[in-house]
Amino acid sequence: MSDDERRGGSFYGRRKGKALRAGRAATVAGTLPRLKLDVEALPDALAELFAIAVREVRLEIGFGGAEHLLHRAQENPDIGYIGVEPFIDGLAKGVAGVDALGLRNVRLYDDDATKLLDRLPAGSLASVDLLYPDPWPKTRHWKRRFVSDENLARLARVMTPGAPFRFASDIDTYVAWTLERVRRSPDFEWTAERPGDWRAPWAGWPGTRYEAKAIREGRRGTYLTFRRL
Ligand SMILES: C[S@@+](CC[C@H](N)C(=O)[O-])C[C@H]1O[C@@H](n2cnc3c(N)ncnc32)[C@H](O)[C@@H]1O
Repeated sequence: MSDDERRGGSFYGRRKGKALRAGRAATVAGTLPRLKLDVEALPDALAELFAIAVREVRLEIGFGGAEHLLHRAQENPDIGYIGVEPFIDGLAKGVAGVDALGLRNVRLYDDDATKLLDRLPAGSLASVDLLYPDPWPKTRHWKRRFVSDENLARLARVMTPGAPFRFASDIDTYVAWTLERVRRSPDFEWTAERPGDWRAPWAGWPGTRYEAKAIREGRRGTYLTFRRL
């Protein structure tokens, strides 16, 4: 059993892949300290995390190659985005993207999202995106999935009433797993009214690297939008 499993964390993947190339490593070393969140010193008003005025703060958990995070941050310069990614190669892409695009409305966290969720002020997030979380398709690994009763309760605590929680997956058993847990949660409801609501991605959807791979391999995404009650 890993340390994280013992601590009840939700990160079971790799932290490190191949060594970053020199230029990327230098960008990370130069820019990450300015972007990285210190969970021990979070302000009560999360907007204060950003050097510019933001009207609300959104969270993306496990941003991978940061395609979606960077796209949304560019699209909405007056909204603050917190992106979480413990895998250093993904984190480096996020840092490099923020640097190259000159974004001032993004902050990053490089560890298990549950550690951040437990430190965020109650009711501080206007939305949470969990896009293609690690699927853990083998039955014996299902308990590692990010969506759990405990993590739904963690999300509920930090979201404002009415805030959307968006979830995408290409794995049918994970979609069913998530719907089952949301159905028994007192804090969320599924907003779908017609099949198009879960078959089509959200407006302005840029796609993600993981999704593109899933589509190449013949799978399709399911897009679930839940509302914090
Ligand atoms: C399958 S990838 C998808 C990445 C990206 N969202 C996409 O669609 O391309 C899942 C990502 O979640 C990250 N992850 C896994 N457990 C996590 C946790 N507990 N907290 C934050 N991120 C996590 C992994 O490092 C990985 O990059």
